[in-house]
Amino acid sequence: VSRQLSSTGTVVVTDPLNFWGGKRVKPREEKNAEPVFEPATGRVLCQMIPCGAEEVDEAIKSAHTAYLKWSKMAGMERARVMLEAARIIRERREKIAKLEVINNGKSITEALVDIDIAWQCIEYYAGLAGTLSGQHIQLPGGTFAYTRREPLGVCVGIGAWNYPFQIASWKSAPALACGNAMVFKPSPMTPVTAVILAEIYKEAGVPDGLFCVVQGGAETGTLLCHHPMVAKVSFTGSVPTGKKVMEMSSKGVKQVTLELGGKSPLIIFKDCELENAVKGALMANFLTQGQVCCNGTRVYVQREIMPQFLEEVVKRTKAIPVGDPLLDGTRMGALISKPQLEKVLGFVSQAKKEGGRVLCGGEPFVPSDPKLKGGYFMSPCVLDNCRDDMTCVKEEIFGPVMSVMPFDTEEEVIRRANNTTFGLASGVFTRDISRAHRVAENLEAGTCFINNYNISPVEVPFGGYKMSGFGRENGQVTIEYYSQLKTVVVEMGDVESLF
Ligand SMILES: NC(=O)c1ccc[n+]([C@@H]2O[C@H](COP(=O)([O-])OP(=O)(O)OC[C@H]3O[C@@H](n4cnc5c(N)ncnc54)[C@H](O)[C@@H]3O)[C@@H](O)[C@H]2O)c1
Ligand SMILES: C[N+](C)(C)CCCC=O
Repeated sequence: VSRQLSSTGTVVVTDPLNFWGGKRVKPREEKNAEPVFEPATGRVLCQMIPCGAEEVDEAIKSAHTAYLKWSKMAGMERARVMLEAARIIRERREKIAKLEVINNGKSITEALVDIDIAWQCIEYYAGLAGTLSGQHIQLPGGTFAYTRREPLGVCVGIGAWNYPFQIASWKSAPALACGNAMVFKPSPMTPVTAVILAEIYKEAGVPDGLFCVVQGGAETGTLLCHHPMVAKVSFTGSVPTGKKVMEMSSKGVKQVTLELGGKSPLIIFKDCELENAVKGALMANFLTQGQVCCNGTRVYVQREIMPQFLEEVVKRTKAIPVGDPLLDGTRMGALISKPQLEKVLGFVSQAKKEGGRVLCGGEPFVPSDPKLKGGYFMSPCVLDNCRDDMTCVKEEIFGPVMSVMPFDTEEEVIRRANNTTFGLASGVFTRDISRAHRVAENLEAGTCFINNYNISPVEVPFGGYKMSGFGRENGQVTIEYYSQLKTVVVEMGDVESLF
């Protein structure tokens, strides 16, 4: 995308979006093509043409060939290639971020952060690649054993549409660092940027086929999960699809990582630093138009500070600049699709019927720029008067809607916060250090943010409890989810046979 072409409403993507064998691959047949829309304009950006069984097989075989070479390289050799890939991404961050915005609808300010997190992730795992090692275990009589940390083989990554490039990086970086190959399937709604990552890995020097991209939806995903040459599936998406992925993978006893949805609680105590708590609540609800798995959408505020909290949170929410996501001043772009916009607006109507009060937003938003008239925009919404039994408080909305509820005591709010089948994230704002750690210990979630929300350095593990999934992404621990341990036992004496 050249600079002059990369403004909202101008880009059309026609290059093939599949990648294996070290190059972009044209779809075998164009039937079942689906239009992909630019969320900010509603215009068709490209066609997503799903891969069938033969194409999936070709991609997986290409990945396997690359795996045979890559897995034999030393960790330090792999690290060098990965560092080069990270460098190229850093160099092209603006171009990649722009394409991400055009395909996804989020603001350029956020997309640049996403791309930075992506290269940081690759850099981080490059750093770990040279540290992978086993253990030496001394046994009686000079006999000993050692363990080897080995790759799994060809791993599959299946991504959601909210962080397309970042998800591809969060999955491929630890996979490649451990010596695996990966075949990645982006969401059919955001097919455009994963192939750029594939090109960059190739340019950095990975063997042809090491990181492949196949386009498609549920059918292509199913083919990937069932393929006998696949050793592991790492999935990011909704709970219902995650269950299917786990079921399909179980047939081949494949390892699985599931990064699923959430309905996370954010607890604000009266002794908090209120301005930070308000800023935290906005960060917990409005990034990427609220389409974030770990968002803290159930905001529990201690009754005594509710009026001040609401006044400030509403004031700041009304001031969020919504509009052209490629403009530097914009802080909220367009939702991913028309059906998603309608679904989110439906949650707001339902909340009103169930007794919720809309303090601001919750309506379709039409920017003044004529080219954005067909975009999927809405005004960010704060709902007051919410109860735990309301639909907006129980279900994942995946849109810019914050539900606020009062609470009185710590014991009560922890019980209410944990009363959900999800467990992805949580947050607490308080100046009481003991309370902060006590609450963090008692919340049933994979992450607890104390006095902040939604920061995600790549050094820190990320993943869910309960139905929000299992396995982790980021952090050192993820090495364990992309490798296996072999034990080698070495006899130094004679065999003492029982027979
Ligand atoms: N925990 C996380 O890290 C995280 C991150 C982003 C999104 N999410 C969750 O993802 C959801 C939104 O994303 P979505 O709408 O893309 O989710 P989704 O479950 O509809 O789709 C996710 C991916 O799965 C693929 N897929 C669909 N059916 C499949 C099947 N039968 N077999 C294999 N693959 C299949 C899709 O094509 C897509 O690539 C939300 O629930 C959100 O919370 C979680
Ligand atoms: C980078 N965030 C904001 C932590 C989001 C992670 C991916 C979840 O949807």
